[in-house]
Amino acid sequence: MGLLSILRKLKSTPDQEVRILLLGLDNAGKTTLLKQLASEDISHITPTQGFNIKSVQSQGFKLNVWDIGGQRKIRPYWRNYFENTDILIYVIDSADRKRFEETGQETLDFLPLKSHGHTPTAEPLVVLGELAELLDEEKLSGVPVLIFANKQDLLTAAPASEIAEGLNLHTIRDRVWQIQSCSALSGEGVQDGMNWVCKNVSAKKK
Ligand SMILES: Nc1nc2c(ncn2[C@@H]2O[C@H](COP(=O)(O)OP(=O)(O)OP(=O)(O)O)[C@@H](O)[C@H]2O)c(=O)[nH]1
Ligand SMILES: [Mg+2]
Repeated sequence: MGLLSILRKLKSTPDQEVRILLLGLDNAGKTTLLKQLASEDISHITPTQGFNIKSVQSQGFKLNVWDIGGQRKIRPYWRNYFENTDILIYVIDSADRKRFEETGQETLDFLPLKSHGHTPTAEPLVVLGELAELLDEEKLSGVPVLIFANKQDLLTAAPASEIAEGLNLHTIRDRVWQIQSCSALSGEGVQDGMNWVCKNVSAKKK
């Protein structure tokens, strides 16, 4: 093949672009996951104040991954990134049980603090609430969702099955979904999750 025909061939089969939105609470491990995907150094990551975007080539796709800061004061801006999302990835710190487990009556004591703009140390079921709101968003309707049960390298991490039950994932019927255990730190499970992403992009876009 001559150079020109090679160039033409390359040009005729560009990677299909996929817009992936990476959401989850502060400290969940989104940026660590993003850098792990891009094979970058993960040893000096600070909380994200705005957003990061990286493009990763995978299985004939150009995955444009948007990582948005998850701090409480930044969450209202998530909505600005919903448009044209192909896949939603929601990252959970599986060891941060106080944010997704029902711990009983005493957690109600923390609720009044919220109205004073104070960050309570416990946010009972905040993950459940945030995820439910996301799945209700019109701009994200039908968008496949992958939940990463991250930080599985920690001994205190809840297993994915427990998280799935706590979040009532089995009640999701309006889209395909998957929960995947992983450690963004070691990389374990990350590729399995991305394989699911590529499989479900093809189902939707091709
Ligand atoms: N043990 C362990 N720690 C992790 C893992 N993933 C991330 N971390 C740590 O968790 C902390 C928060 O990680 P980030 O990637 O900054 O979390 P984030 O979700 O981007 O946080 P925001 O930018 O504030 O929304 C860092 O100290 C990471 O090293 C993991 O799989 N295992
Ligand atoms: Mg971050």
